[in-house]
Amino acid sequence: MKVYVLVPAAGLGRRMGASLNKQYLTLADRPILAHTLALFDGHPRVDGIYVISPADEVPFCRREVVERYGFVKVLGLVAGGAERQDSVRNGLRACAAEAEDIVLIHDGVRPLCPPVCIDTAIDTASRVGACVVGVPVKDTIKEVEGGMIQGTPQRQRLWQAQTPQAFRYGLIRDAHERALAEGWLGTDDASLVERLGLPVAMVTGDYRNIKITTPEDLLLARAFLASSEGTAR
Ligand SMILES: Nc1ccn([C@@H]2O[C@H](COP(=O)(O)OP(=O)(O)OP(=O)(O)O)[C@@H](O)[C@H]2O)c(=O)n1
Ligand SMILES: C[C@](O)(CO)[C@H](O)COP(=O)(O)O
Repeated sequence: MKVYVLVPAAGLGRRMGASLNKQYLTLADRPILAHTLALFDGHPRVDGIYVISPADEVPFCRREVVERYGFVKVLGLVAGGAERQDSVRNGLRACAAEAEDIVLIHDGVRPLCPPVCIDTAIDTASRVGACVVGVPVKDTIKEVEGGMIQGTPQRQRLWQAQTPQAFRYGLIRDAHERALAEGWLGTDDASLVERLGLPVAMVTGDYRNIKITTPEDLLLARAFLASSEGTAR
């Protein structure tokens, strides 16, 4: 069984509001995306990585990130699509995996994932077929419509989904193709498997494994990295 990683990094980072796509913003001494790729390039159980980049940024990403930082496990750069789901599907179509191999999908802008979460995701997906790394929510969550609270879901049942999300390749490839055929758009990959009624495990991740989405996330990531708790490299 081989392990492949798809790294979607084809978003435009609108919520970050920077002039440069956020995956190329500097965190400590290198682009965010270089930190993320290092997590997998240096992981002994990973066989190959595909980086998914905006079509017109593929040469820049290859030169400024993959070649510049010497990543040796990157098997290909793939052009992304309009939505994250389109980008991941393009990556799945390009991936050389066999049906029983494990594919991890990890956001290019989550540079602080501890290696133990990668191991847990691989082991759990090998057993169950599909798994999500996540953390229990800390705040009380409200459902709101038109400025008015509609309900308060039981917090004990609520988890924040992070990445990596790990799957048997055949399972996630088929789930993505079915979602496309049926016009279904999800905000993560696991939801495409859940909608088919198939089991997906949740495994405990790490509160430092943040997705860099808005400017304050960059401040947090810098603080985590600067502290001895930073786990990026
Ligand atoms: N069409 C897209 C959209 C997103 N992503 C990637 O999916 C990850 C999570 O997406 P998000 O944080 O929402 O990034 P953006 O879409 O870039 O942000 P925004 O929604 O603020 O524009 C990021 O690594 C992003 O590059 C992608 O590969 N293709
Ligand atoms: C996949 C994900 O990172 C899990 O939290 C998230 O759903 C991506 O969402 P976004 O809409 O691309 O920010």
